[in-house]
Amino acid sequence: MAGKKLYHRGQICNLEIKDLAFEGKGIAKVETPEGQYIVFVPNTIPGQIVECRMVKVQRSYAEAKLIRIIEHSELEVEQNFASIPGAPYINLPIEKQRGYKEKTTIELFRRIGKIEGAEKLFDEYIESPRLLHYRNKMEYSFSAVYVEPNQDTFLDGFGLGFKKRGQWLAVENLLGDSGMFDAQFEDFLPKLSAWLQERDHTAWHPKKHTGFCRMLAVRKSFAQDQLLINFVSSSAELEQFDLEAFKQLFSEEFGARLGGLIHTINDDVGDRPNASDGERHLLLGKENVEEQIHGLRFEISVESFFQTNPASAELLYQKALDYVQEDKADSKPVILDLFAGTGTITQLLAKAVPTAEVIGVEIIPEAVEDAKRSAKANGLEKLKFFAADVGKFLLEHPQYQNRIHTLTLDPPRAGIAPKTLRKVIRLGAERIVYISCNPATQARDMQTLAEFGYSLKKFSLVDQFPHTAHIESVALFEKISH
Ligand SMILES: C[S@@+](CC[C@H](N)C(=O)[O-])C[C@H]1O[C@@H](n2cnc3c(N)ncnc32)[C@H](O)[C@@H]1O
Repeated sequence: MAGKKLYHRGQICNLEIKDLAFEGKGIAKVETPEGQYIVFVPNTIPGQIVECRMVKVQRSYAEAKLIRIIEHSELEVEQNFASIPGAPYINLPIEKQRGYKEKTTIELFRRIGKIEGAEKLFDEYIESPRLLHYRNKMEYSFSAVYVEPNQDTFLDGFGLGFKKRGQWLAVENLLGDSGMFDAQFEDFLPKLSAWLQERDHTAWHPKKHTGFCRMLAVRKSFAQDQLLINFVSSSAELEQFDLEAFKQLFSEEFGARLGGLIHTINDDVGDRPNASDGERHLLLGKENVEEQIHGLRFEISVESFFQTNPASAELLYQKALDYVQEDKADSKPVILDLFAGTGTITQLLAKAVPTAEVIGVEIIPEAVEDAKRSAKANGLEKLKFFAADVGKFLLEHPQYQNRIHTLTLDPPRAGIAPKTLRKVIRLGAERIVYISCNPATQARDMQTLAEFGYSLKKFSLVDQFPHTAHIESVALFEKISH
């Protein structure tokens, strides 16, 4: 579009969503004398009419933030769950979600990854075994500024729920099960909120930095059907905080389901306190719960990294292992698992290919400690873990060059730093199994891999996060030039 811009930054407008691009970016098409002008509005569904605010305005397209849905789409089927920003597609039938995720990811691999015939390399789409209540972790905020569900008026008082979409100040009160986490826990939130208010406790005010109740971080173990709860407060009202009654409230509500109750006192004035920082008191039970994946046991704390949807993670890992094992994975002595987290894939590899030397590399020392502990508990003591940056590790360990048949990569959403990817390529592995929770960065890395002789053989998509725009991809690359 030439000439004057159609919108300006900050402008609020109503638009109809016509299509969906990768990562759930709804597309509105505005007819102009110069042709169609595109506005991307994340977290929307084709057929919806939405109110949104322009955040980036270019000559040929704009990006806007959803404020509210004015009219629902015919594609939506209303659910009885409390609506939360973290589940924008819960009303869209799962086959439709699948259709969009599949189509937009394949298109992304073609466009950004420069993979011709990407649809022919598509192996399979793996559904999440649980479509509802699949998450094993949730963090709720308290705030002295809140809105009631589906309302826009900011109120002063006591709010408990999730930050309202696009907001850092106000939370939207969560009055029950969102369909994403533990139903009993979310149904209990209004009771907890009332209990705290009856005792004159205040919620944290993000601007004034006053108040007592700050956040609730909760971890669920599906294997044990237990909850581990960390209540984070400031030190402001400790004198009137009735610990015994607080413990009783949780014990009575959850009984044997209460794996542990922690109280963390954190006076850090930052907007989002880290639930693991501060003075920590274990009030009931234990600091960890146990989760199981393919029969291996993992001890996890509220904060440690662990796949959010364990049932689906089992299928994701199985697919990665299938790709690793389908071609003489033990023909060379070493298997590397880079970006190993708490060592789940590393341990599964060690179990599946017992003849290989299996090494996991992860930058967070605490995660490596967790990995070592669970490997020991699982009887996989031959495994080696290094707490290091992948790039530095590869520089300091040239001895692995050309001794690797297959390596697995599972980087964070930002993908692999270009320099690090080159070091990985220099290792000369014959096959790379690249797992990604962000196919956009994986597509970018596909170009580099191709440039250095790795060709994409096939990929699968795993729906780890139903009702969100996210999709996980597992891709197998083989070295074609030696
Ligand atoms: C997606 S998680 C991998 C999780 C693991 N494979 C699992 O399934 O449990 C990515 C991991 O990469 C780690 N990481 C990020 N940058 C890194 C780097 N430069 N070197 C090593 N590890 C890094 C993060 O700490 C995180 O644990």
